[in-house]
Amino acid sequence: MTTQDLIAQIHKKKSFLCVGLDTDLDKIPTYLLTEEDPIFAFNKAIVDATHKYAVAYKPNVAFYEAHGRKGWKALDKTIDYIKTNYPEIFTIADAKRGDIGNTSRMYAIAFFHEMAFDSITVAPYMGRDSVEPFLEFRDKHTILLALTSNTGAFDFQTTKCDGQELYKKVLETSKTYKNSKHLMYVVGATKAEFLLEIRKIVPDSFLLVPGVGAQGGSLEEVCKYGMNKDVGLLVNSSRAIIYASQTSNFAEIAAAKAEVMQREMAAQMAAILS
Ligand SMILES: O=c1ccn([C@@H]2O[C@H](COP(=O)(O)O)[C@@H](O)[C@H]2O)c(=O)[nH]1
Repeated sequence: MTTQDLIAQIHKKKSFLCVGLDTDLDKIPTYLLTEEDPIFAFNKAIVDATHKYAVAYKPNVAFYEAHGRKGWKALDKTIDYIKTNYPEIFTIADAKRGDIGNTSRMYAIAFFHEMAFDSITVAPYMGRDSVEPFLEFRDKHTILLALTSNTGAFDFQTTKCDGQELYKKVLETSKTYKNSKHLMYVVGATKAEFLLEIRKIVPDSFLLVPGVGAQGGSLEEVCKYGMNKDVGLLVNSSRAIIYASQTSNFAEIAAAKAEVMQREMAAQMAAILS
């Protein structure tokens, strides 16, 4: 999917909501556990109920890998289901990969070709040759961790390296990578005030912003400091939407939560972009 397709969808739906599919068998309604593939059954219900309000889905791969072969199958079925039924929706494999070049290339093939994700999250720590193999894929996007939402982000990401905070160095240096136009960045909603500085370095890039909802980040602050002329944001919420209820109408309640977020997003777009 091209960035222009994503922007068009954001304007059409007046939403930049990404629903996180962090599907945990201990948290889904217990009656689903008798299904042949409970993870897929849950995801399908959530996607069918929320797709009107969301422009992206982000399965966190850890929740699938934890179940071995069955988990991978559920992930594959989920991405196939989204691509077949809602092809306009942007998909993100939250996998946080990155390795020496030839290994990164294998990760890219796995997530971009085998599973047809539109994007993948990548850790920048191993540098240029670990990231560029992902950037070779046309109309696919590599979402580099810049400033993450957790408290441990302050251990390294904000420390100074050659007089510059490491997250800023990641942003600056990554702009020199081959095919850097395919880059997006992760910035935690819990660190919204940093977005002002981040936008000075990457004014036009899309930012994936997790941390609204269960982690307490503010959507309003994220929009105030991070929205650009194309919106430029994908704000993720996982637990606060998908586990809003564990009753038989869990999907409807998830949709209601997603709709509340979509309305707030529409209001922010109207206020900031007008
Ligand atoms: O900095 C980061 C990077 C990734 N995540 C992931 O996003 C979701 C957030 O889930 P919530 O339930 O909405 O808190 C989850 O998959 C994280 O692994 C992040 O939170 N922060």
